[in-house]
Amino acid sequence: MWKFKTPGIPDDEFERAEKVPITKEEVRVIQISKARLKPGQIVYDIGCGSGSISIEAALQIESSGKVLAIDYDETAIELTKRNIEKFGLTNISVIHGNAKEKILELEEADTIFIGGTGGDTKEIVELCENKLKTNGRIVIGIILIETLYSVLQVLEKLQFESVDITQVTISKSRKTTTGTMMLARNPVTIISATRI
Ligand SMILES: C[S@@+](CC[C@H](N)C(=O)[O-])C[C@H]1O[C@@H](n2cnc3c(N)ncnc32)[C@H](O)[C@@H]1O
Repeated sequence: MWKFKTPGIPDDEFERAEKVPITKEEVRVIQISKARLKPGQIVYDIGCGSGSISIEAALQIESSGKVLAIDYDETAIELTKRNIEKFGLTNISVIHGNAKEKILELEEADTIFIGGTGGDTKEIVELCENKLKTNGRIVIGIILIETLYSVLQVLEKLQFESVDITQVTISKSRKTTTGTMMLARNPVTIISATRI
């Protein structure tokens, strides 16, 4: 059982798999902060990957809330399940399948995280607009510039306000034989907005 409620679980606390990318600790902290989670909320984690966002969100919404973690990749689903068990959480349901179809079956959400769309960005963001409660929050983590462009285009046409775009490039230290150098990771853009 993880003993802290504050976000920012170190990456190496999670079970990992080579072909399943994880949202790194510092980026995850920003995403959780942008979501403004409260106890009792219903949260989707679309493209849950390793489940790291689901786990951080589950800790914030406490046992009265529920995370619905969706991924179409079987390895990601197994990994998310292993992490849920490792962190001893009971408020996450794991859903295997394409978010395009699975979202339709879900109850309304207070908050939606999108970590992957597999190229169906427009369709998935539109479905999320339909499922988000008024004043609900959407938080999208973006690596590809094509995805960034699609999200901006689609958000403009939908019922969202207070669109915030934040781009971060995290550098982490590495010891060398002569000192400590900083190594930059790829930039990540985080788009968040509120459903009108
Ligand atoms: C960058 S990873 C997400 C990382 C995750 N936030 C974490 O911390 O581990 C993106 C994930 O989205 C999933 N994905 C992409 N498109 C999807 C879709 N249409 N439906 C369900 N899962 C999808 C991929 O299989 C992948 O596991």
